Amino acid sequence: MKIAVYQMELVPGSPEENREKVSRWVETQMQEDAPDIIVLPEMWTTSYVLEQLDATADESSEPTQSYLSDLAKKHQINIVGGSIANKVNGNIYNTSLIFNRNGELVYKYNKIHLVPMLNEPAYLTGGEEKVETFELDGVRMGVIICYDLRFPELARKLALDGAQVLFVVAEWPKPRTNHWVSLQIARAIENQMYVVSSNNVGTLDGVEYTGASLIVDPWGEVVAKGSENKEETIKGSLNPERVVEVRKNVPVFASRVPDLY
Ligand SMILES: NC(=O)CCC(=O)C(=O)O
Repeated sequence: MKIAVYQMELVPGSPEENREKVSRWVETQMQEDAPDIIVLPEMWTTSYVLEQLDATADESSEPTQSYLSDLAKKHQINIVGGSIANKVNGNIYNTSLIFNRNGELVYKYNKIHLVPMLNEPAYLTGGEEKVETFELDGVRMGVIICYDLRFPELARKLALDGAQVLFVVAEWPKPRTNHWVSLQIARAIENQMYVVSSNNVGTLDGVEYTGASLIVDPWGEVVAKGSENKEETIKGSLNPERVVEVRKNVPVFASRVPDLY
């Protein structure tokens, strides 16, 4: 299962330009070594231009939902569609959309933990639904959004529900790069799952975003890592049998005693 992660430099506040960038990037990927799954970063249509979100957010996920669905169908690829600002009944959510190769929306997730350091709670509404897994090409997976990474309960719940791969879509600032990298490796080791992340690069309102998008295997080894300052594509492949092997060799899930904690 081949993965291509877009470590994207966003055009702040310009969904149309960002959708065009993604279309061009996907065309390039398909001409090279066509991936099975592509991954986009958090809030990739708008970035964190929060005071403009009322005007730039999608309405009930449109038009980005249709755009990504058409893109998946056209290229017959699975899409982990990062996340978008998404207005529903007057509230703006930070919403991730996942599509299979037929362009079907297989999962939609509203970011639960809003990040105080980027002032998200002043502009966005936190998700109220439980995280769930989804399936792409017969493999069970989960997605969380950026600050969610700091709450290990989410990844653990998804692993217990059968996820073998965890996607983390993000706009993670540079001053906390060591947290970004270490927490992903920790989630991979403790849950014995692949962790695949897409983080943006560039600077907005004095905040520099760190890139360093990762593919970490279930043993905690970094299989691929993006640079910390430029737009690029991170590639790797996932082998679900590796998850089974690691879980067999170190049987953490069988050793749990959840009644005691
Ligand atoms: N976009 C985010 O959720 C950023 C999270 C962050 O900066 C942190 O957890 O640190």
